[in-house]
Amino acid sequence: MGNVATEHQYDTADALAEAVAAVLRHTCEEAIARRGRAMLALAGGRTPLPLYRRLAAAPLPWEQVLLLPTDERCVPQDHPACNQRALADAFAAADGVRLAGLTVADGDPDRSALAARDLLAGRPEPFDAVVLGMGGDAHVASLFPGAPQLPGALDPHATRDACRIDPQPLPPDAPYPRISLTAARLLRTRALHLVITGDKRAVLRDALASTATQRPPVAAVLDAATAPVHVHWSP
Ligand SMILES: O=C1O[C@H](COP(=O)(O)O)[C@@H](O)[C@H](O)[C@H]1O
Repeated sequence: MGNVATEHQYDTADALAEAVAAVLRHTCEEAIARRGRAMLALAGGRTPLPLYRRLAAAPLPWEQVLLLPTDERCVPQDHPACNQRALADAFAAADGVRLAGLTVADGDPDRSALAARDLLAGRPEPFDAVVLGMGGDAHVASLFPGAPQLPGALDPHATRDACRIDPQPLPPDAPYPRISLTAARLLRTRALHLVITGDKRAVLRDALASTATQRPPVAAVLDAATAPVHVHWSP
């Protein structure tokens, strides 16, 4: 890692959710006190949803908080697999929160990639925090190992903030092209939190120990981080 990650271990997934929600609440409070707004990039998938629901219950001035998904499945925005839709559900209690999406309404991949770049071009400041999940194949955001666009998307000097990713093969549980923030954009943050449970700790350890020329995506991203990195794990 570019800097040393702090590892946090919790006895239960509930304890993890409570602790990470408290950290993100504090992050938002500090950012709002400092410059009147906060911006978080949040992983999709299932693992972080309980922590999002807890964070949404915090008494924050939510209209000053902007949330973006770290990545999106190229599906219509009302589709059950849509990360933006899951975020909207999880943050339903956060009255007034601003939620930006990475895709166009029908999920078309190429038009979504352009729309995501436009969106991010208008928000060049660092994120106050990025929350990453991780797949069993060591992907983070939608930076999938083996995707043809992966080398460009992992380049820490890339000028693109978001790109289309075509996982190969498509993951059976969400078999769609993706829009992902690039590693360069994910790393423009004041803090990076990787939230994992169960067997994924072993996946992370294997990825970090990999000697392959092409580092597994989670390792490539953590390697290049200059902001504080926190790894949160529970059984
Ligand atoms: O497809 C995705 O998968 C990962 C992991 O999801 P989980 O359900 O195993 O927690 C997620 O971090 C990523 O944002 C998402 O789009």
